[in-house]
Amino acid sequence: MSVPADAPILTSEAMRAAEALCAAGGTSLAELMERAGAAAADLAWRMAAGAPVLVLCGPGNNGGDGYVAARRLAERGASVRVAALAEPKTDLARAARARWTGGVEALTDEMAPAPLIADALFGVGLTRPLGDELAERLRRFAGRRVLAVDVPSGVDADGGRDWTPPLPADITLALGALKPAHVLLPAAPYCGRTLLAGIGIAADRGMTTLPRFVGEAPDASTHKFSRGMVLVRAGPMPGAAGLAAAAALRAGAGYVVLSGAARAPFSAVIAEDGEGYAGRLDDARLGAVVVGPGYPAGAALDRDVKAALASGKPLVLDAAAIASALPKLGGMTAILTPHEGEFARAFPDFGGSKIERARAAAEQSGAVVICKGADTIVAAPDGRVAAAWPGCPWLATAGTGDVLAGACGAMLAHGRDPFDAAVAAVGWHIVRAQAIGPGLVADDLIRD
Ligand SMILES: NC(=O)C1=CN([C@@H]2O[C@H](COP(=O)(O)OP(=O)(O)OC[C@H]3O[C@@H](n4cnc5c(N)ncnc54)[C@H](O)[C@@H]3O)[C@@H](O)[C@H]2O)[C@@H](O)CC1
Ligand SMILES: Nc1ncnc2c1ncn2[C@@H]1O[C@H](COP(=O)(O)OP(=O)(O)O)[C@@H](O)[C@H]1O
Ligand SMILES: [K+]
Repeated sequence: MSVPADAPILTSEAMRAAEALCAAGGTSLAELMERAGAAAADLAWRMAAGAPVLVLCGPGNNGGDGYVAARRLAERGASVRVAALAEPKTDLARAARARWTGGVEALTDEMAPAPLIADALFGVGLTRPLGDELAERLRRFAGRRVLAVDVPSGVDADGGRDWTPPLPADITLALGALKPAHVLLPAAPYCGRTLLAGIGIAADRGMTTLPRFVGEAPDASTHKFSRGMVLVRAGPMPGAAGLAAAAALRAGAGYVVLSGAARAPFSAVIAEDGEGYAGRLDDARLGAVVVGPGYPAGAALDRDVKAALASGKPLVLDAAAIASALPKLGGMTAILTPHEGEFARAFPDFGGSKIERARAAAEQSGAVVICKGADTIVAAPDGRVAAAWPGCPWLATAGTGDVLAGACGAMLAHGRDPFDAAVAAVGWHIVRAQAIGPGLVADDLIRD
């Protein structure tokens, strides 16, 4: 499973707007469909490697793409059949159907499959889940190679509803831009490997997949404090704060203090008792404060969070520190790192897709929010979004969130814009996890 790095993501509404802009700029919708179908044909040609292809066409423009793809494949000499669910219902799809000169079979239980199935039944226009009968019919194709045109038919392209498609794709060819479904659970795993066909649409880049992580190397002008100083406040479980502190160093901070812990995982982390916390917060060189790892809700946490807020320093708030700080966050530079449970506690009122919920939380809190999980979303108060699917599933183990919080501290202390800092931290976390792979434990992420 994969998606292209730093690729645009558009909702179906934004997609239609981009399409309309294209049309206003002189590129007709028919031309866009021709490009989409040609891109699908090209990919199907390579996937089929000479074997027969069966194109399944729906009634809308997704089906239109399918008819174009079938024509293009036939022109290249491929063995291609078309099966339709219904007659085309849009002018564009009707025109594409008219130019397909081969036969059109009915999509029935009896029809013969082919080694490659091109699924052009439904795209971003699906308004309700597929019926049971059609779903059952499509399940019969499981085990064949499947190319999904735009999205696997049956998903909610905007990712707000948890419909799962009956026919998982090996490769999904996203048209114009990725859609939320390509990067959100439960649909994303059904897309297989997602590729992007640009088709000439000028997609807004406010929402993208995660860019490739590139670390910044220090140079001759660098010194430890210019790389960023991070203060991690430990609570009753100092091991978690220790992971965060060590991760801050590994992610590039030049100087890391672990306040309130007797021991640190590295000698290079300055571990000290909690008494000096207020003084450390006053240090003009301090670039970021991390509070939350290993620190359950309660009066002590509230007191430490309050002091961190009063310092005016950029903050990374994890776990129970998120809900503790939320009412007083206004105007602060902060990154919040909730997993699903913490998110639901801190922001109980938001609905919609994970992207919509993350955006709403960022807007309401004024902070950058990293909604963790396999489909991690980073959202900024100004609406920017980065989607980290598929991340690295080996991260599903205790303590890795503490490491992420520390990495956020390092990126923030470096003076980056908090959204860019959060995106860099998520990228760093995934790259390190991928380098370790099977058997990963959180401690491995901070070791050499
Ligand atoms: N947006 C763009 O820039 C482009 C879009 N194109 C294609 O157009 C697609 C969107 O086309 P449409 O908006 O026509 O929508 P779709 O082709 O995705 O499907 C809409 C059709 O399905 C019917 N329908 C919806 N839910 C149904 C259900 N559960 N069971 C049975 N029928 C159902 C609707 O009544 C309608 O006829 C994209 O996914 C893409 O494949 C391409 O042609 C090229 C450019
Ligand atoms: N299945 C998964 N695939 C990819 N990443 C995952 C998966 N499950 C969890 N993660 C990542 O692992 C980390 C876990 O964080 P968290 O739940 O806070 O753990 P902890 O509190 O034990 O440190 C997060 O960065 C999350 O995005
Ligand atoms: K489709």
